[in-house]
Order: sequence, then structure tokens, then C-alpha cells
Amino acid sequence: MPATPLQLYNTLTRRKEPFEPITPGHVGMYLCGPTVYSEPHLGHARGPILFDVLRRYLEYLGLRVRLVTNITDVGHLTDDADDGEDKLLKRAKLEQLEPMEIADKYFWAYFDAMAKLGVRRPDITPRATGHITEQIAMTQTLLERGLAYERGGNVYFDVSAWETYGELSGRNVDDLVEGTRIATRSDKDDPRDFALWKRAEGGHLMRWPSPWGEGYPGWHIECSVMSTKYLGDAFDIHGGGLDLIFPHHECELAQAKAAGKPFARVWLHFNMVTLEGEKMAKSKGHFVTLEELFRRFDPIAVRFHLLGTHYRSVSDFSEASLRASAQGLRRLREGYAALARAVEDGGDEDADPSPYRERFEAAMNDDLNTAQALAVLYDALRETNAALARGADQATLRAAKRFFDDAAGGVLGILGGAAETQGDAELVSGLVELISAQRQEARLRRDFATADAIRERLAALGIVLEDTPDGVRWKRGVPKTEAETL
Ligand SMILES: Nc1ncnc2c1ncn2[C@@H]1O[C@H](COP(=O)(O)OP(=O)(O)OP(=O)(O)O)[C@@H](O)[C@H]1O
Ligand SMILES: [Zn+2]
Repeated sequence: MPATPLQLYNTLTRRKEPFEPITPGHVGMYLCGPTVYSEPHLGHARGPILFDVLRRYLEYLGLRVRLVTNITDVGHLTDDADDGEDKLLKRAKLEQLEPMEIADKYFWAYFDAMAKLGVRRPDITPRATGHITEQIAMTQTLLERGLAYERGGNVYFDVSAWETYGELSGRNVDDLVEGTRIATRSDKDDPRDFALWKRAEGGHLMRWPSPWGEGYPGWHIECSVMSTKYLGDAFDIHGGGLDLIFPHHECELAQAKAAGKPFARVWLHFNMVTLEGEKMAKSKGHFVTLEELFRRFDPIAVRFHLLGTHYRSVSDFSEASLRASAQGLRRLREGYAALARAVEDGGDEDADPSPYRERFEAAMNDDLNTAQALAVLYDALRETNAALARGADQATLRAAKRFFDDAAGGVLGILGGAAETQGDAELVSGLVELISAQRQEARLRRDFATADAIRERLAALGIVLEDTPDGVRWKRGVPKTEAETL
């Protein structure tokens, strides 16, 4: 198996190791996706952006990648110890919607936000509710192998029967008993055991028939099932936030291996996005939504901001740091635009590569050090600005442009493509505000003919101006009535 130059830190072995795909030329990766019960927050963007960059970089290295990201649309309990209230059902009651309406509403909210962040869609997005049969089958296998037991419609994994339990998180299994709150009325043999299948109580809306009566799957089993279904019993990379190492990934790994599947080879865990030093979490109500941020910042600046910290370090959110990222991105775009204008079409395809390419690759190969990779881009930018100022030859400029296209555009996804479109959004917004200010001036001069003409021309372009006590606002749309536009 040929190793790539890429080194990745593997949580399972606790060290950086050369990344070797199981099947040469192909990479299968699985990222634990969101539970779709509320608006995505900034913390939810870190994993998808990291995996998007990893995928793009593997492609840059010439590999074919299949990325699977699951959607947890079976509601799970507010408590990791198989206890508490179902998050999705709680939200459904609150919004007076069907649980599936909640799941769909936030599924789309999530993917709309990811698209704005320049995150390419996963190749497969399996939903837990679409894989109940497979989850029942794996539960049955574990029962047949004597590694699980049933108690009145609940099926639990027998942790004491699985020797390597704790291998991923490094937790000592005996100590775990201490740390596990012994739930009252629990029918588990051992408090460390976790649910593979839960009996649906009276009011539980999401339920399916099973050999153990009506119920629903436990949280961890969906990922063991859906990852291996689409990537094979052994696959290359499995990822998620550090908060998922225990219990979620520990349990996923135990179940899958106990069912006879070698499972993931590399476990990649990213650190948390924090707000005032504390983990952003929707269940704690401690977060800033992506939608809120997108109202004030270019989404690609948000992407840029998250890439500015190595994925294994905490990324603390503040307005000031995001503003600084937005400014940094603007400088990069301006520099690139000047370079693109100076480069003439065609020729020099075989010119020497930019000297920065090697440094960029070294940073990415070192466990995806995107912070370092961005620093290389800025060194290259400084050099490019100097080259433009001294009127460097076309071969040099073309090599520089190719480097920015591949590194900043292709791999990091902060220039070109979606990034460019976002830049356009900023431009449109700026232009409309400029024109709107001209109209205000016309009105102050009592030049109503000009003011009305501007409003009409904008309306014809699908832009509606609204006079509000806080000044003029604009939105895309059609004016409601003729009277309102006057
Ligand atoms: N603050 C955060 N920083 C980085 N990743 C996060 C953060 N919060 C959640 N994630 C990641 O988002 C993915 C989806 O997690 P989940 O739906 O459980 O979100 P959550 O906000 O943590 O919810 P909850 O508060 O209910 O635990 C997981 O991979 C998780 O690691
Ligand atoms: Zn998972």
C-alpha cells in the first residue's frame, strides 16, 4: 500500500502517522453529521469545513474520495446515558410540527449554510430513519454473538463482554462505572452498557416494529451501520468533534468490531469552537447561529476564520477575530484579482511551479496545518505584489496564479467558485447601498423625479427599497402594491 506524503494524527494510536489508503488510489471517509433539530451554529461548521478541505487536498494529491456524512433524524435523548428527553420530539412539540418536518426543516438549514460556506456536498448523506432495517440486523448479529442482551423491549450492548472497549478514548473500563450516573429504573445489567434498541413508550412518535417490539434505534448504531454500508467493512477515515470520542465513537467502534467489521483505520477528531471560553452547544443555548453571522459577514470569511486555527486546537469565536479574518480575505482577493488581470491568456503550461507550492504542501502534509498553509499564502501574496510592482515576466506571474488557484481556490476553497459568488453578494450589497444613498440625496434636494426613477429602475431589477424609521432597507422581491412604491 503506497503511503501518501500526508501525515494525520490518529486518535486511536495517539500519534501522527503516514496516511495510507486501504485501497490504493481511493479514500473512504465518514463524518458524523448533525442531529437535525435546530439551526446550525458556528461549531457545526468546523467539521464539515475540515473534511471538505481534507477531501479537496486528497483530490489534489490525485486520490478519489468518497465522503459520507450522516444525518441523525431519529431523535435521541438529551442525556448520553440513554436517559432524558428526546431532543427532536421536544422541538416538534414546541414548533407544533411533525418530527419529520423538524428533521427536514433543519436538514435544509444545515445544507444551505454549508453551501454558503463553500462546503461541497457529501457524496452520500444517509439518514438514520432510512436505515432502520440495517440497524435491526446489526443488533440481531450482536445478540446472536452473545455480546448484547434484551430486557423488556430494550437491547443493550454488553460492555463487559467486549475486551477492547475503551481503546479509542483510552478510558479505563473499570473507572467508567464510577463516572456513570446510575439511572434510576434502569434495566441494564451494568451501568456502562449502552442501548442498541430502545422500547418506544406510549407517547413516543418515532417508532418502528422490531423483533423486540415497537421501538427505535440507539444513537451510536446508525453510524456503525451507515458507514460500513457505504464505505465497506474497513474504511479509511472516521471523524467528528472531540466531544464525540466518548461515548459515541467508542460505542460505534465496539459495536462494529463486535459485529465482525474491522471498521475505521484513522480516527480524526477536531477540537471545539468556543464562545467566551466555553463549548458552543445548542442543547445549552450557548451559541451563535450561522445565519446570524452570515447577516454580518461574508460566509467565506467565516470559513477562512475557522481555517486560521489548527483543527486540533480550540477556536474561540469573537467579533474582532472574525472582522480581522474578513479583512485578511479581502486583501487576498484584491491581490489575486490584480494578479489575474496581469496574467495574459495561454502559454507557459510547463513553467516552473511557484516556490511556495512546496511549502504549502508541507504545511498540509503536517496533519492538515491550515493555519500554516494560510501563512504561506500570505508570504506568496507579498511576493506577488512585489512581482507585479516590478513588472515581473509572464512565466513567474502565471506560476503564481496557478499556485493561488490550486491552493487557495481548489484546496482551501477561499478563492474562486463559491467564494467568488459570495464576493459578488458583498459587491451587490455595496452597490445597492450606494445607489440608495444617491436616491436619499435626491429626495433631500426635493428632486423627487430622480428619486422615483431610481426606485423604479431598482424595482425592475428585483430590488425593493423600504423606508423604515431606521433608514432605507433593501431586499430582493417584487413591490407589493403600486401604492406602496410611491
Ligand atoms: N462547539 C462545537 N465545536 C466544534 N464542533 C462541534 C461543536 N458543537 C457540535 N459540534 C460537532 O457538530 C456535530 C454535530 O453535533 P450535535 O448535533 O450533537 O451538536 P451540538 O450543538 O453539540 O448538540 P448538543 O448541544 O445537543 O450536544 C458533531 O460532530 C459535533 O462534534
Ligand atoms: Zn456518528
